[in-house]
Amino acid sequence: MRVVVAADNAGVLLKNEVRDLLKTDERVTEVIDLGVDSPDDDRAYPIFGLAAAEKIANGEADRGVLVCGTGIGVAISANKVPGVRATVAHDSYSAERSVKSNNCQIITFGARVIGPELAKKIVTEWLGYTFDPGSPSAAKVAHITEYEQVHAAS
Ligand SMILES: O=C(CO)[C@H](O)COP(=O)(O)O
Repeated sequence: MRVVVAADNAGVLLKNEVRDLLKTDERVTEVIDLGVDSPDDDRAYPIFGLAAAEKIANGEADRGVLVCGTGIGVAISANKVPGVRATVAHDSYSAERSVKSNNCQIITFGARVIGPELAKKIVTEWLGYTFDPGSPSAAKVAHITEYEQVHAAS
């Protein structure tokens, strides 16, 4: 599994902790770090939410972990990229359902909301979940995809 990570300056320290964890996980074949690299880099969160989502959409990554202050801004940004589903999930159950119910490729965290140990525990669990395309949830997710396709910008 190839995992893209990114954060703004509010999320960089948590992003780096998650990135280092991912590098030790045998299920992860590649970690793509889009930055920021330092809290001094004040580029805004949409740059990173969109860039990471593009990696998923174009097939360069399978999953993403994004961090900002709340996790909300990077999630909103990532969800603007067609085909990408991203959500904040600060608890185990939401993280599980984000994959099993919603087929989300991206999980986001707020570094001002969640501590590193809980975030890393959730990421470790989240890597183990897969979406079942034969499940009753599949038609619900397909409804979203159909909307995107009908309303795609030409
Ligand atoms: O949390 C953020 C966006 O959701 C970001 O890290 C900070 O954004 P701001 O509150 O607009 O500065």
